[in-house]
Amino acid sequence: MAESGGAQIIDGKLIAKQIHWSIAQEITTLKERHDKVPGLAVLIVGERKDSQTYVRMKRKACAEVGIKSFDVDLPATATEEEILDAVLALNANPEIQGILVQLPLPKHVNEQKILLAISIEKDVDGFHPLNIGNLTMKGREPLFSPCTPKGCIELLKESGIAIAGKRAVVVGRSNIVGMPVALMLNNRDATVTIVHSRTKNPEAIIREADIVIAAAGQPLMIKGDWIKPGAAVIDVGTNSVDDPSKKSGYRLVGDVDFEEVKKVAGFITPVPGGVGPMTIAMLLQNTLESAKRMFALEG
Ligand SMILES: Nc1nc2c(c(=O)[nH]1)N[C@@H](CN(C=O)c1ccc(C(=O)N[C@@H](CCC(=O)O)C(=O)O)cc1)CN2
Repeated sequence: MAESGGAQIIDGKLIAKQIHWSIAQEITTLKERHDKVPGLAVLIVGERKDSQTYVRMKRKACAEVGIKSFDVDLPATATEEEILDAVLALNANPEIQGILVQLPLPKHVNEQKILLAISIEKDVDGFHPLNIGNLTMKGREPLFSPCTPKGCIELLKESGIAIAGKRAVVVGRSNIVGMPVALMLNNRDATVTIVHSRTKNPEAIIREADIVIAAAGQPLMIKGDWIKPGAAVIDVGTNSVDDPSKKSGYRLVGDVDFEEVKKVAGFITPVPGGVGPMTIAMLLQNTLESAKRMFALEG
């Protein structure tokens, strides 16, 4: 963790790298002792550039740690039925212990219907309604927690930031980040408020937070004077904004105005290099957990 004129910068890239390393070690042992490796199916529909980048990163990470990845690439015109058939085939494949369907899916596809079709035991993205539902109930736990929310919790833990008893504000209420991370913080005894596009005067609510999780998808929305001094600020945003000075013509920024907020916060994650790499590390971790569980069941 580096100091930055105020806030300590949480190095998600480094923490993720350490997790990759320990997963690779475990997989080597699994292979030596049981002659088995985890298998992860990565299914993508269409040619969205950002989704293709993330899928490429996931497949590369699998190769690096020793997870066998099964690639399913369907055209943007694939019907709901064709995608469902592909998911059912992956459910039935004994070499596969994890399945992920890259989101978002094309508009003509009912995303919830596809997620519901994934076998709950292989739902390493944690988006199956039963896995999400188990986050909402006392005394129950999901088989898998969604990767980005799990990554946020892991970053807090790794940085020594206590959650119990803290005021946490989650900005955004998406199915894949905002809602599950709010539930996960609540399950760890934080007092949680969700701020969203219809919230009046969000700054005043965010200013009360000891922990801010920014997942609104609004570039540089959260300013320095919205933050309580010393707060931990976890930035989930990955927004590309035009930047003619870059060869690519764009750069990635978070939902947090990093330059302003780092002067006030106690901890802050950068974009890139914060939550993003943790999403992939948590996916590998969930896949390994799934494989260990399924291999044990096979005896
Ligand atoms: N099935 C899923 N779909 C989506 C998920 C998900 O968890 N499961 N999350 C997001 C996108 N996402 C993974 O799919 C993801 C986003 C960002 C990163 C990341 O490492 N970002 C880097 C920057 C990468 C770049 O240069 O473009 C960083 O922040 O440092 C990884 C995964 C939506 N869909």
